[in-house]
Amino acid sequence: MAPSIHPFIDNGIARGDPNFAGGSLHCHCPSNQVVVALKSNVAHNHACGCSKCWKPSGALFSIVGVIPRENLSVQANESKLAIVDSSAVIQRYACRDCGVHLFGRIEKDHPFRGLDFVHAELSDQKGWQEPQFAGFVSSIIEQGFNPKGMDEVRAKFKSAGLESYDALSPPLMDLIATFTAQKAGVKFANL
Ligand SMILES: N[C@@H](CCC(=O)N[C@@H](CS)C(=O)NCC(=O)O)C(=O)O
Ligand SMILES: [Zn+2]
Ligand SMILES: [Zn+2]
Repeated sequence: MAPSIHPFIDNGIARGDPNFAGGSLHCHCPSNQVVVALKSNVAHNHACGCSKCWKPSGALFSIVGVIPRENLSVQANESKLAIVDSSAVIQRYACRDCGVHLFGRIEKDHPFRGLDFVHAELSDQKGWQEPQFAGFVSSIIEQGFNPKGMDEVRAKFKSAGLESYDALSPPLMDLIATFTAQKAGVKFANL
């Protein structure tokens, strides 16, 4: 049987609504759920194969997007949240009881500081931006995926209309490199 990339990609990608204004996310606890309100849609939504991003059970990839941190607020059961790995760049806040990651936040100086990382699938609403690309694809091997199956994984993304990258998409990698260059005082050559 073909591996499950993620239920939102395996069964065909549902387009988001460009006018969607946000909604709420909740964890998987049967009661006393952690609830997070998002005041806008997500951007740069993508499949991530890294070992750190939360994935639903049985899925090889996470689907994660970003939202300005001022558009995110915890509405209920905040006391159940704990940082998964405080040494990581992205501080991922997970529910202690069910393990779901409600949001990830960058506090250190970083090109993505000010953006929170969220999983729109934790919402019951429809209209969230659909995944735009697949990142950190080769990272699934580090979690035990057989390297021989990688062609099939990349072919699945292709047939869903998504490009596969082994880091982030070129525009996001350019943004990171621009930030790094500017911090180092690099002067860009004229074209
Ligand atoms: N190969 C590594 C890649 C981890 C990684 O660099 N993840 C990316 C995409 S989420 C990142 O930006 N991580 C920053 C962080 O986790 O703090 C893994 O799978 O653990
Ligand atoms: Zn929970
Ligand atoms: Zn990731």
